[in-house]
Amino acid sequence: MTASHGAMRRRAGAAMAVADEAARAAGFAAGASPSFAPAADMAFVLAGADETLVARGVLGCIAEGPGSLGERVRLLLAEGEGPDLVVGALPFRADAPPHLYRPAALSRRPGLVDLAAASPSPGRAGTLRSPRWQVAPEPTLAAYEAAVAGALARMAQGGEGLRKIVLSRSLKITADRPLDATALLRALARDESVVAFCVPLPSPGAPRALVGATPERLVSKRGMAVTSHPLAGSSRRARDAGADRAAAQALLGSEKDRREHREVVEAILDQLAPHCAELAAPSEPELTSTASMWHLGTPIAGRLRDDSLSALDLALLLHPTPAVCGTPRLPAARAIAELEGYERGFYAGAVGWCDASGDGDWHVAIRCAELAGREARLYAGAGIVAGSDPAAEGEETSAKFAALLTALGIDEQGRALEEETA
Ligand SMILES: C=C(O[C@H]1C=CC=C(C(=O)O)[C@@H]1O)C(=O)O
Repeated sequence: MTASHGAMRRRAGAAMAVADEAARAAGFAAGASPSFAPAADMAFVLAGADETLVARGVLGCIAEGPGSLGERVRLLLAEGEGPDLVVGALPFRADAPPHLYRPAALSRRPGLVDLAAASPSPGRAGTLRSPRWQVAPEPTLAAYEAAVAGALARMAQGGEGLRKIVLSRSLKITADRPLDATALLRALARDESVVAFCVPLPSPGAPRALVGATPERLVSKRGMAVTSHPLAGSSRRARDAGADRAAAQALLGSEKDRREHREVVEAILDQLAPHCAELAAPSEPELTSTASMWHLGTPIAGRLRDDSLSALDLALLLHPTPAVCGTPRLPAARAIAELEGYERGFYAGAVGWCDASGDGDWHVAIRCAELAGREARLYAGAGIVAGSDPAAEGEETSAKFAALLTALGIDEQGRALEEETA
């Protein structure tokens, strides 16, 4: 059984283009005082095959304070005129503050819209070209492989019942001119199998943005219908058609990858079950692909028992799934903090929106980079289970960097790629 997104698409189409001119004119002055202001030309964008959502400006931010996050969202949406939704990002760590705000203007159109028209700065054709790039792996590939070996040793000891730990590494990339988030977003959106996203982030200095192209849906809610599409288990795609098919079949037949995948599906079903009157997922994973990767995926669909949980509540319930953290969740999160050695920030969190009726979409924030000035920090992770091989997991993270590196027009050493891109 697969979830049908047809009805969602129709509703999104009807709800399109809510660009409120009054709110646009009022800009940052309207509503609650914002605690952050994105660069004037930077919008929140979610662009995928179902819908292109572009949100500009800030009417108010969800601040720290009493009450649950859901209550604070409801209060903000009840204030004054403006789009009736919040957009933003949830960080990987549950104890770090989410970044959610009510935009001043909103446009929603069905399907993947040409971002040259929908993007924040159509007049300023941004570039990703840089004559020189520096790429610094942090940690090095060797240190990452040692961390994977450390994760395998922890799981083999059997303490805390650890069965899966998702370990990531990052690449710090420096161009010789400021990087254009919009140009990167456009390049990423060429792959129609992903949801390309740009989230302006709070920043005391130069504008920061989280830009990426995720293939994984954490959760969607439309009325009482809830869907999720977890991915786990991966293989790099091959240029040659025969080799590509062989890579896909090998992934589908891999006991290790199926086990790694099953951890995610079971965790999501376990979390959703108490809240659902109906809930179903196929017993076998399916192959799903992006331009550069094969994954194992499982479509999950359910009907909620009641309307008390919003899409944001559901995202907070499910996040972090074992696709980005591990099982059991808390010991896996502790192992990640100890073995990775850096803060993930919004990488492996979630990006999305939630409206006043509780409907919304949240996507897992993977295949992404944090951009600030001339620097981009790229992230890629891999699920480690008994039977994982450190070198193979390192190569898997390299394969996952490919989407962003190709969009930037470089390889993992910072050498310019010959064609397409940027
Ligand atoms: C954590 C990432 O991918 C997750 C999603 C799909 C497949 C995954 C895997 O096969 O390990 C990861 O769980 C990432 O891309 O950084």
